[in-house]
Amino acid sequence: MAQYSRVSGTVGLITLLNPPVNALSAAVRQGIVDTLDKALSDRKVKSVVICGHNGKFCGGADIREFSSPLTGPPLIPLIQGVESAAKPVVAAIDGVALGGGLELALGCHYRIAHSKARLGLPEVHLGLLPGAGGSQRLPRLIGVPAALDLITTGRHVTGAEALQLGLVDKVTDRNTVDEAVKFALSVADQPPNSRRVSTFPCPRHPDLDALFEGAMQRVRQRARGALAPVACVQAIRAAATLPYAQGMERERELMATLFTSGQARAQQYHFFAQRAVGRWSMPSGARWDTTKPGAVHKAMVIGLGTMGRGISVALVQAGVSVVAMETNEKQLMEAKQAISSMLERGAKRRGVAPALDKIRYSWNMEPAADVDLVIEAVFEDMALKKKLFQQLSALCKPGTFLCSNTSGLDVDQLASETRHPELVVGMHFFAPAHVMKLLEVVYGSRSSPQAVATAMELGKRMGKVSVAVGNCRGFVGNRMLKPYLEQAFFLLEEGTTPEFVDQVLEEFGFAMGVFRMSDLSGLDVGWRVRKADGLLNVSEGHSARIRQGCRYSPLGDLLCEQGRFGQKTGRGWYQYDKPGGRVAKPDPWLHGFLEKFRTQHGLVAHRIDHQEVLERCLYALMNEGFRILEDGIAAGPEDIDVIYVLGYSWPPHRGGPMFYAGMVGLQKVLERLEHYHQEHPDIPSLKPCNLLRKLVVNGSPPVHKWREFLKKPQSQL
Ligand SMILES: CCCCCC/C=C/CC(=O)SCCNC(=O)CCNC(=O)[C@H](O)C(C)(C)COP(=O)(O)OP(=O)(O)OC[C@H]1O[C@@H](n2cnc3c(N)ncnc32)[C@H](O)[C@@H]1OP(=O)(O)O
Repeated sequence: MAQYSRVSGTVGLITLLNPPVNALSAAVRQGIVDTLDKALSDRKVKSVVICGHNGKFCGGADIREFSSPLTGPPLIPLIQGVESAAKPVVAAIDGVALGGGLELALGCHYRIAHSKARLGLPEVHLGLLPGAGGSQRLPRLIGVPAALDLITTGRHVTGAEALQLGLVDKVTDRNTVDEAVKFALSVADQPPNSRRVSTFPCPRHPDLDALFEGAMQRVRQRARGALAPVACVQAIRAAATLPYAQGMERERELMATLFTSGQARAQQYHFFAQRAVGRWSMPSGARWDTTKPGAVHKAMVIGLGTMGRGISVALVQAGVSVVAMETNEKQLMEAKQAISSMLERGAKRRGVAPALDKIRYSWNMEPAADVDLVIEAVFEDMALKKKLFQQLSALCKPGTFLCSNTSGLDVDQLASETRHPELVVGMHFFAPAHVMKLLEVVYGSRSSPQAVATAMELGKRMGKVSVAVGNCRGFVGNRMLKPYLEQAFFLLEEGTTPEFVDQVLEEFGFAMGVFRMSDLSGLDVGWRVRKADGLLNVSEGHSARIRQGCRYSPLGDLLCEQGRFGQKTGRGWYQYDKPGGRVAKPDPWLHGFLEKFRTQHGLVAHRIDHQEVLERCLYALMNEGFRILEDGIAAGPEDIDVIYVLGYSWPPHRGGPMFYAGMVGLQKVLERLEHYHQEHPDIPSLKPCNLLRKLVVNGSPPVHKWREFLKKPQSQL
């Protein structure tokens, strides 16, 4: 679908028409071929403008078409056809020019962009590279270093930055299409020969080897095990070192490998999963499209530790007026300073003025009377939170939403302290809260659909991907983390080391293995929770390694008793050169401690291999994911996968734990869990859950069909 008209007498105007983002579907590509043909064969037409309908140039290839065989004209020759046109072709870039959309613009002879348009080659996030000539044209136009940056990060640039990079010829704050038409009129007589980017020599660089080596190292470190960023660097290297035709051949080969890789499928699944979670529903039948969120103009954040500060910043940046509250005056002053500098840094990055006037500070609760929504981010202590909710309920004006940033406490208990439990929801942010993209919105048994809609909408305004989940211990993310951590501890007891477990998990793609992560976040966090749960009281005559009839590992508790809290104390599962040190080194003390522990408990160390570490940690985590689906805590596997990729550094090229279970094969996951459960009958988290069995019995359907096997929510509407 592309519309054609002649404007200003001699300009052929081609408008891509495929809402919402004018993706290059087969019909759009056919439309471009047909309309370009029309424009080039019309003698009255002297130049051509390509634009997109409804203020959006083009969001790239139609990702939904990637899973079926190609139909319609392929993109590479289409763009070649635009570039080789004898009449000047101008791209009028409004809204977005991404992926194949920007590649189409690179095939045009001139590019005019709105200053606020967003341009980029984000294919790397879909497990691909810019495979319609983008990897070959972009370095020729803006140079190798800038092309490496844009293509390997997939970041978007504004029209204004694009002009500085030399990616566009002109920016405007006016109507882009009108400006492009004027421009097309002005260049109508100039033959476009010298404007064909594919004919440009790639700008020289003094040390290409060092440049590419550095780039390769960076991408390998940033996304361990991901194929696409590596292929992007290889394709750009081809652009820098080979003639265009050979570079295109290399681009094609690399793209073919990526296109058929499981990684591309996983990342494309993740793209759509991120959008699917916005279409939330509750067991009551309430849904995203039938529930109106409440208005939030003014919010209060209570507790200004790391989380409260990040949440305040994120709210201010979303345009919400904030009252930030902390009872201790010294801490309040420190928080004020920290928040101001975070706001200033953020504003500088975005090239805007810091909205310092949007936030005020209070050491008492009185301002709560006048806000639309409160987020408490105090210490993770139920008694403290309950008291706060009682006070808030008495203080706030009718209709104020009360939210808790708890990472796993019972939202229903908090709600029961208030006069209006329907206004209470969990808003579980991830640290640092102004940076991390994930928000778990937790509905309790009495949360109203409007409270959920309000928190979801507020999350969106804050630039988060919000996922609505049910109320249970640890919600989705932390509930699944428990069996994963547990397995890691058990593996240490049985004979391995933190270094080996971490190495296996990092090779899988996690940014950090479980023990390095535990050292970073602090071993004392879990210790406090276990203490509060009464797990540290070993009654006489009971084994230190059993709680409530199940296997329990006291290793974490024993380290905490020694004051080994991780990085902050300079000792944890590893040793650091000083408290607060960052570089983890294996600790001989810990190895000795593990040996003593095994002897003391009659455990004989055995050799644990790579496969066992991976399967026991990951399959236990996935098994809990199936239980979460079975319990209706998450509405579908996409919710779990988005939470894990965005909140728990699950590698995006593996889609998420539930998608990965499908990739491994549900039958295999089931068999391995059965095997490990037989070996360890005292570990309930290894017992395969019923939903997994049910899916296997039903032929292991693909992940997008799993919802058909879940209990239907009971509609009360
Ligand atoms: C050997 C083969 C050679 C092939 C060569 C060609 C290869 C080309 C590579 C590509 O072009 S890959 C695509 C590159 N483009 C992107 O990655 C952009 C993806 N889209 C976005 O980032 C965003 O959607 C947006 C364009 C910035 C708009 O964001 P906004 O927040 O405004 O809206 P969304 O909710 O994200 O999207 C609305 C709606 O549109 C769907 N959609 C968006 N982009 C595409 C697309 N490229 N293809 C298909 N569908 C797309 C999105 O899924 C939403 O719909 P939904 O129903 O809610 O899911």
